[in-house]
Amino acid sequence: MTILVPGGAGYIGSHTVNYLIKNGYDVAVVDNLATGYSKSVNPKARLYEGDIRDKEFMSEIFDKESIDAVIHFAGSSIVPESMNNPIKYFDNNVYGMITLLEMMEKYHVKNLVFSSSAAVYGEPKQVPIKESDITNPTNPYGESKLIIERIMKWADKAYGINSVALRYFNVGGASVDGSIGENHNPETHLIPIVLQVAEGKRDKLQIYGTNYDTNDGTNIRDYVHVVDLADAHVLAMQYLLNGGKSDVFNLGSSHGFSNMEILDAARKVTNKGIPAEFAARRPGDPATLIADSTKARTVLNWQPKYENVEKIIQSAWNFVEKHPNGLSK
Ligand SMILES: O=c1ccn([C@@H]2O[C@H](COP(=O)(O)OP(=O)(O)O[C@H]3O[C@H](CO)[C@H](O)[C@H](O)[C@H]3O)[C@@H](O)[C@H]2O)c(=O)[nH]1
Repeated sequence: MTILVPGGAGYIGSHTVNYLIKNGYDVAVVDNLATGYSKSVNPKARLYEGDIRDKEFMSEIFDKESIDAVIHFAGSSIVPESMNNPIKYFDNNVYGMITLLEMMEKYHVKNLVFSSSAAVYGEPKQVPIKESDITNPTNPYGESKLIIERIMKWADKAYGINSVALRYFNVGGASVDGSIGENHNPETHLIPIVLQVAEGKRDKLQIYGTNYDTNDGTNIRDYVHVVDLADAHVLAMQYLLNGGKSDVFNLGSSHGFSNMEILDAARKVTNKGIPAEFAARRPGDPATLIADSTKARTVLNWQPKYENVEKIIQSAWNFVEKHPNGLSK
């Protein structure tokens, strides 16, 4: 079976491509390499370099490949950037999905797994958050993901494209062998930034917001290991290929860690001081996000292996120590 993976050169996409290949699937990757790395793409996959919004380019791929399912990661995913440049998010994320669905409809490809986000919920009324809870994004990134989910619903009704949206919470960690991992430029995510301070690449961590309504005043997030996420994508795709109906699933550990707790855990894992200072809140950040992932565990039979946040940080630290100059393009 051939699986098309837009965004397969990115952080989560490249881990999923490895997982697909390990499970015997044939993989074609599409990536414009804006944030991805060609060297992160498993050599057994075919890489098409280009943008999913380019219809001519996408038609060529759909003509050439006989695609059974699509696992779609391509898009922009930085909350603060989306606050400053919302149009970029609606163009890249929403228009990107529209083009992809047009291709899928034209070439009769009926199965789609999509990278959604906990950001669709906004500020939750209670935690842990269930898939049926209210969605009310507090930033354009989350809004773009929610719009896409709604488009997918109508694409199912009109064209019979079955889809699963996976709403991930905070992703961390790296491949077990440390060959691929999280490497954004500029980096904005908490765990890699904390580790850059540990490496001496940054002077200190700034902790955004200390007066949230949480145990220590800092934001609480639910961390999931990237290898467990890769596994969930393959399970979701198999669910669709086996006749499963369109649905939405949360992916998280159901445990929350405050930003201070992440800092403490990173100090323990790296055995470094990691200087930190308190800073103003970052616009668009909900106070607490914790997943109820019961549905993914029961319907998809998802069984995460790395639920311990120290293991996630340790895995990210192994990657960082193996790649002191980051990944090369
Ligand atoms: O230098 C930093 C960087 C981050 N943070 C804080 O660390 C927490 C986590 O921030 P990240 O940027 O690492 O992650 P987000 O929670 O913003 O975003 C993640 O979760 C979202 C769901 O809300 C989306 O899924 C998104 O793709 C994913 O990266 C936030 O409280 C943030 O304010 C800091 O204090 N200092």
